[in-house]
Amino acid sequence: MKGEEMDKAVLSAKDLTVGYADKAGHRTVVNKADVALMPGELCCLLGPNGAGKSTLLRALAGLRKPFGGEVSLCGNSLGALGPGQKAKLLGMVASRPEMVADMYVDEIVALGRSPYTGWSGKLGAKDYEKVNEAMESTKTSRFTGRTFSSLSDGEKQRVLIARVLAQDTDVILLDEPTAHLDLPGRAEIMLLLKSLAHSTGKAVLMSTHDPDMATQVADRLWLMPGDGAVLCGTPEQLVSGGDIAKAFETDWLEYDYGAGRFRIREGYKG
Ligand SMILES: Nc1ncnc2c1ncn2[C@@H]1O[C@H](COP(=O)(O)OP(=O)(O)OP(=O)(O)O)[C@@H](O)[C@H]1O
Repeated sequence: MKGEEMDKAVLSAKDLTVGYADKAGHRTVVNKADVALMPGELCCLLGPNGAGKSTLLRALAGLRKPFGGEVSLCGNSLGALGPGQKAKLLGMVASRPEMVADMYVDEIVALGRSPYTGWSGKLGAKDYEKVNEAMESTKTSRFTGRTFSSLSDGEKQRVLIARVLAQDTDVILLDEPTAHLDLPGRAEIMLLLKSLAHSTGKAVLMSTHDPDMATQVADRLWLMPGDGAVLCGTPEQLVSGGDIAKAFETDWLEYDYGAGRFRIREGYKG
């Protein structure tokens, strides 16, 4: 990515190296990655199991200290921002949300305002406005008065997206928001995120295990093939360059360039 494009990025990393050091040794999962997330785009983070998607998202959110490199958030070095400042710039929807099962939907969305409400947690007029806006745009107002645990998986994802929208940050990261959803549900959530990114100018980065859907819906892709690299480009670039195929093809699965999706290899018997 060129320097001027990097300047426009709301979230970027240079030479980012992230991994784990424990009793099993020192393992690098993300190796010297250069990435940039632009305002108003939906970017999908793809890669096989264990490639390092969650690790990268956590490092970009400041939840995992990198071995090396720099993360920049809205022009600030991520490490220099306090938790309160960071929470006004970046919101994250984790893959396993903390226990909110017994809370009411509107209470959960209101939690998104906590960076602004101080210790009392009391919402002011502007907070109510943001909560209402977030619930309108995610079509979750109809769940007011229902508990989180009473919702379907797709409805739960909408509520978590509403909460992060209420947080009103320039950058939104989501770790597998379409896990557990059926095909129409996956498409619905991804199209919702794309339309929110386009209409609000927020930058949205989500990880997914669905390359077929990601190549159709995302504005840009970050692909982790599993060797520590992060390849960035438009879906067209990463498909036509063969990177998507290489990352996911197996003895039994191949990329069908005509259909633009993966399929079982002809004649594969197992
Ligand atoms: N807390 C941890 N301590 C040690 N190693 C970890 C930890 N979390 C993840 N790893 C390892 O880091 C590598 C990348 O894991 P990560 O969860 O980031 O991959 P992923 O692409 O999100 O995987 P998946 O698609 O299966 O969710 C894996 O080899 C995993 O075993």
